[in-house]
Amino acid sequence: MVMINDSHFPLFETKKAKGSLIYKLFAVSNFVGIIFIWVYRATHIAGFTDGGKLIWIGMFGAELWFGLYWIFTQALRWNCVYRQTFKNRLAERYENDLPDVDIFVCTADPTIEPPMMVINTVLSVMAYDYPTEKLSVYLSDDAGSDLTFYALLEASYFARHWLPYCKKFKVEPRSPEAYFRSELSQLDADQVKALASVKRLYEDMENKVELAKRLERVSKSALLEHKGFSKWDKFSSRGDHDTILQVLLDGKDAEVKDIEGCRLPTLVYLAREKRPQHFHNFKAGVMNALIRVSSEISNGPIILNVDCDMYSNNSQAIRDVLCFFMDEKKGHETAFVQFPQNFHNITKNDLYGGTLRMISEVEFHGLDGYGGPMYIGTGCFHRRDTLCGRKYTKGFTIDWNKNITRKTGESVQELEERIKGLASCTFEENTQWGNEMGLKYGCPVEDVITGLSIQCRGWKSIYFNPERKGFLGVSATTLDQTLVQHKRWSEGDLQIFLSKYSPVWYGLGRIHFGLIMGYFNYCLWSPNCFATLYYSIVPSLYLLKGISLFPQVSSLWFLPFAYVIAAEHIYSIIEFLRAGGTILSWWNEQRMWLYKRTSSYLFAVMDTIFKLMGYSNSGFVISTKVADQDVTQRYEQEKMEFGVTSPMFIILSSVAMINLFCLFGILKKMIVIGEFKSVYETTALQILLCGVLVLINLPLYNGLFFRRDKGRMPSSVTVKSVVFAVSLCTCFAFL
Ligand SMILES: O=c1ccn([C@@H]2O[C@H](COP(=O)(O)OP(=O)(O)O[C@H]3O[C@H](CO)[C@@H](O)[C@H](O)[C@H]3O)[C@@H](O)[C@H]2O)c(=O)[nH]1
Ligand SMILES: [Mn+2]
Repeated sequence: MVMINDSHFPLFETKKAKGSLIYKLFAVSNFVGIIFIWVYRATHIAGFTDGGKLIWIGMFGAELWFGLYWIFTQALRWNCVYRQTFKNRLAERYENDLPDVDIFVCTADPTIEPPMMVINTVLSVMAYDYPTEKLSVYLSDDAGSDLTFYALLEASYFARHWLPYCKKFKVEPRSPEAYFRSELSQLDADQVKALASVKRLYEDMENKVELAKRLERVSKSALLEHKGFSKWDKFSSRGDHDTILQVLLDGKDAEVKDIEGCRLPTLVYLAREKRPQHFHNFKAGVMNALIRVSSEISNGPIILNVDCDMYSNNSQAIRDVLCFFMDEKKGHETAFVQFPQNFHNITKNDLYGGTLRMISEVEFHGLDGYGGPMYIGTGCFHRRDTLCGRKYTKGFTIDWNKNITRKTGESVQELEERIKGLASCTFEENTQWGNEMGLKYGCPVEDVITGLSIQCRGWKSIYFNPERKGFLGVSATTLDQTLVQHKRWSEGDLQIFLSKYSPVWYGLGRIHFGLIMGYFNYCLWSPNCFATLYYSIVPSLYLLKGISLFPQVSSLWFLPFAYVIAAEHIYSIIEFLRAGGTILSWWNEQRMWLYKRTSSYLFAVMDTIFKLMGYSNSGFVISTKVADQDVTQRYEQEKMEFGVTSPMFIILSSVAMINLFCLFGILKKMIVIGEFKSVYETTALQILLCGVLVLINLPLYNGLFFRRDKGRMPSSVTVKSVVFAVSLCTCFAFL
């Protein structure tokens, strides 16, 4: 008899994108076009007055930047790869030797991150299809809120019913709220009954938590029932309190069981110590405290981190990820597996481009082809030892089952007391934490800089984007929130570019050159503001003066401009539609492209400069995950939400108004004065640019002048931007 040994079959497979030759031909043709544009600018500078020369050089500078940036974007498209896993092989070979997995959920503010949302995320990750005694879930609460603790306590009771329900009926998704919201059809009688009962328990829990939230305190009976609340006795404020560490469920205890008698995962609540005189380093500080505390409780060799709004949407995700880590041939190279950030509250035409569609569906696959995606925080599985600073060494194999052994005879309370110092403010003094160990401090995107340094230590990462999304979170529902979030991201990425860990000097020679170029795309997001602002203001203003900044329609030099503009836009639409978007959402995405570049990025650059000069410290503005009812309603109707007086809006409105005036000016000239033909002949491209800018800003004009609801543009912004635009245009037309 022949024994079939299939252990040489890999646990995962990597495929290259199809049609890459066609793409490369297209890219080359586009590049030729770009070169012609550069040549045109370089050779046509003469014939202007001195002021005119400067404007011309500005155009050249902008086009040089756009062209170079376009080259960087090629790194994200040249070599896309797609991953597939074989979970059945994993089960055949390793079902009894699966490693422990520690899951970190972070929350920081019970008002903008409601406790019900947080515990839904917690429950969804507790319910992974994975041996429960090998799972540990840690909730870090940076607000140290007893309300969040109360909700988690209630969740620990509800889990006893929820986990068996999920497993028995194999349901998806396993966040109760999302599951109840989904369409549930074709259930058999058995399940209908079970569903009704589990739903009733959920609602009981929800009522209790909501009541406590309304009353702003936990009920007396609950306080008495659980000794854990006594840890709040000495609590003075969110920024000044002792470590609160509570093991709510101890998975190592065989007595901790669900209603069917099966073991439960470990569940831990942690509020790290906070003191006014100690800086807490935001989420990076949280993660490092969690790494240390968990190392004494469960010490799982695999760590998953999710933000509190990102529930697990795919109960198989851990098994998928283990296919990458445990693959006999390649597994030892992989430091982390990043899932895309997907969202459950995106409307049909994605007004704010919150899907991040091109990033998730194209660009990260491109990075993956050159050594792996960036680490972007939530939805990422890490090897614990790598995250703690271990270098990559060829041939090193890890013992996945080296479990932690608890001190014999130590009770859970004794354990809590013994290790709570690991989350104290002073623990990291004179250590490498935040530097060579754990997540790096000092950057608003702690994740990206940490991931880069891991890759520079020789590790690979993997981008996994399965059909059924791994995680779903809450995307920003207002324009202001979107712009603020992008400001933080682009600012952080720029700071990395300028830091010691810059992909340029730190990455060179350590990671693939394609990956360095890939990083450029994100690190250089914010400097895009200059070229974009220039391009969206100056050519329009020169229309008013009747001065042409582009080649005439009849000139041969017109061709490269026409080709690059047409080719890039057609390509971008096709790429977008293929990634599952709609035409209208593409159009909305173009608008957000403009808005981010002219506002978020500008402020990011300015703040970075201030920071370099030592004037300011970049913070971390936590994204709101809830909205008022009327805001939500407008979001669902895809009406752009302004509402607040943000300085970013003044810029957006001013640019929009300038273009509107310029377009009026030129139309008047063409129609009233009748210079149609000559104006068209000399300034067709400028009119096109100005016209498109007006067209894309239609929702903004609506918000400035016509809307009456609360989401309209505040009148102070309207006044300021109109005054500014009028004065600029008058100066320009008459001086
Ligand atoms: O002092 C803090 C600040 C934030 N958080 C938590 O960090 C997470 C991310 O914050 P959020 O405001 O939602 O930021 P996003 O911009 O949505 O997050 C993305 O970008 C961040 C880097 O800017 C990463 O840390 C995140 O993982 C990634 O999802 C949330 O769970 C917060 O509760 C803390 O625990 N402590
Ligand atoms: Mn978030």
